[in-house]
Amino acid sequence: MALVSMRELLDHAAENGYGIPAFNVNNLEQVQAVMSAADEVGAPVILQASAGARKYAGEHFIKYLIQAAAEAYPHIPLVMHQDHGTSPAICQGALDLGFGSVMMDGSLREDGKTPADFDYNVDVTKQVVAMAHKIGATVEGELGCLGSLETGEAGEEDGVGAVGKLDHSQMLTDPEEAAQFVAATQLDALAIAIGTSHGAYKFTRPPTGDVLAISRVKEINARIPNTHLVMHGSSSVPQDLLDIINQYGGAMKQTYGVPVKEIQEAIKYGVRKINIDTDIRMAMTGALRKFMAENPSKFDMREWMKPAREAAKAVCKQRYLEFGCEGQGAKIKGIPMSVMAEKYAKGELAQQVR
Ligand SMILES: O=C(CO)COP(=O)(O)O
Ligand SMILES: O=C[C@H](O)COP(=O)(O)O
Ligand SMILES: [Zn+2]
Ligand SMILES: [Zn+2]
Repeated sequence: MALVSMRELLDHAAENGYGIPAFNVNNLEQVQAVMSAADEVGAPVILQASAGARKYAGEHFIKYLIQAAAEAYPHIPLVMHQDHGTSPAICQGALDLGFGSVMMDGSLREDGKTPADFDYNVDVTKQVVAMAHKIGATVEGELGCLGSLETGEAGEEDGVGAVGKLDHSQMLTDPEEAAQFVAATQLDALAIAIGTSHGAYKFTRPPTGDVLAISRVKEINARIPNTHLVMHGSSSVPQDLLDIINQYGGAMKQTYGVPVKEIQEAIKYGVRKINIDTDIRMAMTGALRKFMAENPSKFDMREWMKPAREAAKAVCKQRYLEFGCEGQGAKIKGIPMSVMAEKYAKGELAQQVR
């Protein structure tokens, strides 16, 4: 199957009550890990590339790595998604490159650091919806800033996110604003702020409802029932991965991520796309540290990349199963982008707001 529309995948997930992990990829081994995990369980795939990934690998490498995945696994419905676009121009660049889905993160200004106001966010997101829907591509937007409800810190650990202190109202998406935002922009998927943050250091203790507001998901979903919700910063930061890293010379502090059971609860209330990057980074780092420690004389990169790729694959496979993706890939038709464009033009994919 060629690259498919993210809207088609998320619509299918909504109709059938499951969620799809969206994995960040930067290199060959990560792309292979995700695809081989999906293949083993029959899952549909969302591969996403951040600006950091495009910078690290180069945009042509990212594009062709993902297209290679589509050719190598022609039976798997695959979405090529741009993560955290900071301007309409960047989103247009991704669409021109062949991405079938883009995120316009207008919760922040173009610097990717300064919280933006509602009107700015509506304006840039609307521009991206116009350019994307015209060619049948999907748009994800974001309302509210990711950050820690424990500390008020906006956490810019990996270069994507607001900087400094935020107040609670900025870090929790308001259901009424979400309804207005969706009505005004007519985007396909909305990333919401509920206390998650990017990177490994999300919570200092296993999160409870005061710092991870899953209840917000229900309130938002009640207002915009057919808009697909997206959870960013949704790595679970498994303790066993942390232990392997530290056992083999790493020095990561104790930390907690988003428990899978909380994500499963959120999936019941409209969360369809779950962004995961950190868990793959940790899995690969731990496997690599272990291999290097146990094999100090080895120097063939294929030998040390293999266990890292296997460890990444294991995490991906586990999330596909936990989020209910097993066997769903084969049920996706693969609607051509031109047909999606017609559907948008006819208003068939319009959002309902209550
Ligand atoms: O949200 C993410 C990418 O957009 C990744 O989140 P994590 O850092 O929790 O993996
Ligand atoms: O959105 C955040 C992702 O984890 C991407 O991180 P990155 O900017 O380091 O590639
Ligand atoms: Zn954001
Ligand atoms: Zn993110």
